[in-house]
Amino acid sequence: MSLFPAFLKLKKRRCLVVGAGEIAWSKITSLLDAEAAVHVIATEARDEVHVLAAQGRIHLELRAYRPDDVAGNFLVIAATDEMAVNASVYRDAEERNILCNAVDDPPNCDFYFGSIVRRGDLQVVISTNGESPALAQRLRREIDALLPLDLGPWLKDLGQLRREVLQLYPAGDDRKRLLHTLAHREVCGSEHCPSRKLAFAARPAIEDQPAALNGQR
Ligand SMILES: C[C@@]1(CC(=O)O)C2=NC(=C\c3[nH]c(c(CCC(=O)O)c3CC(=O)O)Cc3[nH]c(c(CC(=O)O)c3CCC(=O)O)/C=C3\N/C(=C\2)[C@@H](CCC(=O)O)[C@]3(C)CC(=O)O)/[C@H]1CCC(=O)O
Ligand SMILES: NC(=O)c1ccc[n+]([C@@H]2O[C@H](COP(=O)([O-])OP(=O)(O)OC[C@H]3O[C@@H](n4cnc5c(N)ncnc54)[C@H](O)[C@@H]3O)[C@@H](O)[C@H]2O)c1
Repeated sequence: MSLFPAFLKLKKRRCLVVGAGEIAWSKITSLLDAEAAVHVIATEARDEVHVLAAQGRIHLELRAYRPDDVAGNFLVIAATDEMAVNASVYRDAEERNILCNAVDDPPNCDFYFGSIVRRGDLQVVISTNGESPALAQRLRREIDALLPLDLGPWLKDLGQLRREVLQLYPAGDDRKRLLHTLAHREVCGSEHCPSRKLAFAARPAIEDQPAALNGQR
């Protein structure tokens, strides 16, 4: 069975993490990166988790997990050090059709975490479908060493330039070719950026411009 690859928008979605130790911490921070509304339930929490709670960035309840805790969540992560607790979190979520990952426990996962190389909005995520997390980690290191460190800011500028091109040029092969050309070039935010000049050199006449907004590829 192959896994369905997708990137979730979790902004403001209520997500529950059960457990507040080392593994839970890494899940909590990646949920916060996605601007999820993070709720944490754990009998004890490491200091960093207390700090996030004191800053109002997460909602923390220091107590043992109860079956009803999963209700109302979009996503649940079971990251306690008790396999049996993680498994019951999964069962409770499954009953309510809520997606759940019980860490390191494939039968009790609706989705797996990947190994991630990140540069701003660019994420290269590696999954081996659970066959070898060690291989996923090795490939992460190798890809990380290959990708320039400034890809994040470059991608921001490229994205801005692309939006401008989409507004100005009608959909079609010429626009597509231009966007592929730009993806190979240095791009910066400056109005004097050579790529920006290249992009606007062939700007269509004003009367052609409404066609640019017709949404075709
Ligand atoms: C990618 C990463 C993301 C993350 O965890 O956030 C991740 N595991 C990572 C590391 C890692 N995990 C393990 C080792 C020891 C070496 C080894 O066992 O190979 C190492 C490497 C190390 O730590 O050295 C042990 C392990 N992992 C799982 C089992 C259970 C089993 O296989 O049955 C066991 C045995 C436990 C035991 O010993 O009993 C299961 C899962 N681990 C997954 C994800 C999912 C599938 C990912 C995939 O598609 O490959 C899946 C299925 C479920 C899930 O948890 O989502 C993260 C990379 C972080 C990074 O990039 O550095
Ligand atoms: N730490 C690692 O490097 C590592 C690596 C791979 C796998 N794991 C696995 O991941 C799991 C979590 O590891 P960890 O290091 O984060 O553990 P941890 O001991 O640091 O944290 C466990 C957390 O679970 C909470 N907890 C336990 N029972 C609970 C309950 N009934 N209700 C609510 N909260 C409860 C504890 O209060 C604590 O916050 C373990 O199964 C571990 O084997 C850990």
